[in-house]
Amino acid sequence: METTRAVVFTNIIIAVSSLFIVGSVSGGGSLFFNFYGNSCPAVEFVVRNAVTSSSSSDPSIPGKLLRLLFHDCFVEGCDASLMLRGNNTELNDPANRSIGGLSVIDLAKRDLEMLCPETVSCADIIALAARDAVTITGGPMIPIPTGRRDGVVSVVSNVRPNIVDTSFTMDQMINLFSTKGLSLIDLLVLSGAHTIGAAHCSSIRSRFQETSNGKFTLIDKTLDSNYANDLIQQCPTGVSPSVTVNNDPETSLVFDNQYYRNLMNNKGLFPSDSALLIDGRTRKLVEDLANDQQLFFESWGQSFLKLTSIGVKTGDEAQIRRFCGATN
Ligand code: HEM
Ligand SMILES: [Ca+2]
Ligand SMILES: [Ca+2]
Repeated sequence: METTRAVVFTNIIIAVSSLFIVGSVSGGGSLFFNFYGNSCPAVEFVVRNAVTSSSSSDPSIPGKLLRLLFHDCFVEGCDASLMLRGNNTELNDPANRSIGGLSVIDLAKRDLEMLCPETVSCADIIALAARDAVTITGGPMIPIPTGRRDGVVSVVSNVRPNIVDTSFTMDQMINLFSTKGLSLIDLLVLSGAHTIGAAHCSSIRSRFQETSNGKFTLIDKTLDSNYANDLIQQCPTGVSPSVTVNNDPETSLVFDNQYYRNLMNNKGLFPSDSALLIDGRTRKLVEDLANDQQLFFESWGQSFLKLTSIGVKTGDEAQIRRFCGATN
C-alpha cells in the first residue's frame, strides 16, 4: 500500500514537473513557466509596459526588439551577450551596428531593479520584450518560459560565424540554423519576422549594380522590377547612411503573414528572403503560409519558443546582471 502510494506520488511529481519544465537545452538547464512567480511577479507587466510605452512614441521599436533577440540568441545563446558594451564586444560587428531597442531593455531593467533587485536577467527581458513586440503589432501572444541567466562572454569575432548574411544560400542558412537546433521550417517561419521593421539602404546594395552615371540597376532578376525601382528611388546613390526601407512594403507596422504574400509576388527584400520562394524545399510552404495567417501564427509560436531557448544558461556559468550593459 505504502509502495503504491509512493509510486503514485512520484508519478504525480513527474507529471507536474513535466508540465512546467520546458525543453532541457543541451549544455544548459531548463526554463520554467512562471519562473519569477514568487521572486518578481510583476516582471511580465513591467516589460510589457516598457515595450508598449516606447513603441507608442517610436513605432520602429518592435522591429528592433525582435531583431535584438535573434542576434542575441544566435551568438552564445539567449544570454544578453549582445548587450555588453566594450571595444571588442558583439555590438562592434558591422552586422550589429544597426541593432536597436537596447534602451527599452535598459528601461525595463531599471524598473525591475527597483521592484526586485538582482532577480530578473537581461536575457529574460530581451525574450519577453521580443514576444511583446510581436503581440502589440498584431501577432500572437506566446506564453514563454523564463529562467535564463546572463552570459559573461561577448566577443566580436563570435558574430560573423554565427549570424546569417543576406547573401547566404539556402544550404548555408539551413546549416547555420541546424547548429542552433532549428529546422528548415523554423528558418522559413522565423524569417516571417521580416513582416515588420526596416533595413538600411546599405543592406540591400548587393541586389543592385551602380552604373557609370551613378544610377543603380538590378542585378538579381528574381526581384519584381517595379518593386526594385521603388527601392532604387528610396535608396539613391549617396543617400544618407541612416535612411531605411520597410522590410514589408505593404504592412511594415503589422505582424501578419504579408511577408509570405510578398515573397509570392517576388518582393522579398533580401536575397535570403527570395531564396525561400525559389528553393523547391520551401516554395510550397511559402504558399501555405501566404494563404493562411492562422497557420503562420501557430507555426510562429512553436519556432519562437525554440529560438528563445537556444543555448540558455541557467547555472553558475552565468549571472543576473545588475545593469544590462556590463557584467557584475
Ligand atoms: C534568415 C536569415 C536572415 C537574414 C539574412 C536577415 C538579415 C537582416 C538584415 C540585413 C536586416 C536589416 C538590418 C539593417 O539594415 O538595419 C534585417 C532586419 C530585421 N530582421 Fe532579419 N535576417 C534574417 C532572419 C531574421 C530572423 C530569424 C529574425 C527574427 C526572428 C529577423 C528579424 C529581423 C527584424 C525584426 C528586422 C528589422 C529590424 C529593424 O526594424 O530595426 N531576421 N534582417
Ligand atoms: Ca547571446
Ligand atoms: Ca507586415
